[in-house]
Amino acid sequence: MGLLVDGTWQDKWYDTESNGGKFERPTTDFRDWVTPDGSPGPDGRTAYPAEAGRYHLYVSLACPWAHRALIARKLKKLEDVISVSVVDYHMGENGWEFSDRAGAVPDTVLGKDKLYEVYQEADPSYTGRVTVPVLWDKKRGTIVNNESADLIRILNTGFAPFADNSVDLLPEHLRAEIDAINEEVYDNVNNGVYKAGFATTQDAYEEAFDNLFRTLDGLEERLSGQRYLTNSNEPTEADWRLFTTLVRFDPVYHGHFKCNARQIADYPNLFGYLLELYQWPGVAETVNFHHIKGHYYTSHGTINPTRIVPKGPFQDLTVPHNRHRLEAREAAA
Ligand SMILES: N[C@@H](CCC(=O)N[C@@H](CS)C(=O)NCC(=O)O)C(=O)O
Repeated sequence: MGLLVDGTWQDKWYDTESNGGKFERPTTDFRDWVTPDGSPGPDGRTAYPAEAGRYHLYVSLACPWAHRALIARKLKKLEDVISVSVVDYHMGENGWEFSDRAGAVPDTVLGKDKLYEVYQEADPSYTGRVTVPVLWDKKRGTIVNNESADLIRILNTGFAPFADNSVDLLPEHLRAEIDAINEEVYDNVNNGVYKAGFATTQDAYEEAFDNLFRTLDGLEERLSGQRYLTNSNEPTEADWRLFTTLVRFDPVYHGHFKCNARQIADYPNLFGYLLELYQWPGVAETVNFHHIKGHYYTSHGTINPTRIVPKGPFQDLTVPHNRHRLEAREAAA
């Protein structure tokens, strides 16, 4: 794993030393938008028009951030509109690479072997990490956006002429609530597990661990009284953003990232909620445990030098979730 510096690949792990052993996720660089007619995006961001076949998504099935974008594409029924490449699950000295391993899909757009070559194509002097997900514009030959939080929103409304608009992942009247939940869940859960796992001092690890389980305990409490995270009849982006971490938790974060106060399976409400979201039409097809476990356990040599992938846990996410008993608050009102 590494990064591009002035367009040249360098094999480097994250720097935690300059920051008291704490892992800090770098910010992303490509932040343009797609709108139905190319009119500017939120906050006046430059946008390009939605077109079928014009845009391509580069993802990893292992990555919780890329998974968000894949779920949004699935729920908005944009699979025939936006094509996809899936990188190999192993992230080694060349970063993400394409392969013909089961579940991987080669780079059908540019024919590259490595994801960093896609970034070089977008900007030959790019400096920064080479991350998934990436939304590529085939027409202009560059990256539109590589920030998953943006991509969920781009997919929710940007492709409206082609999308299933009966699904709204960000209902306007819930936006403030969703933004507040996202912030807490991002800091303490989505990124929290990485802060625990990539910490290089005991204090940094314990701080992340405590914030993570305090937040999970709070979410368990919230989900004991309502079906989803917000006052909605259906899951919103806040739920899908939590889901991609929850589904990786017991197989990976509990052991590999030392997030082991409890498993999600120990939380009756969070686990039922995880089951329901996993069983949501189309979603299980976006979950690949072989890529998920294979990635984390073989790619982080500093954490798991033997690269042995644990066999367990043996979870069945298809059992009844029993969440029907909780009326969505909106429906009950
Ligand atoms: N802010 C980005 C973060 C994406 C991200 O960090 N992806 C990871 C995979 S889980 C990655 O590609 N890491 C490669 C690296 O940091 O070198 C987003 O949410 O889209």
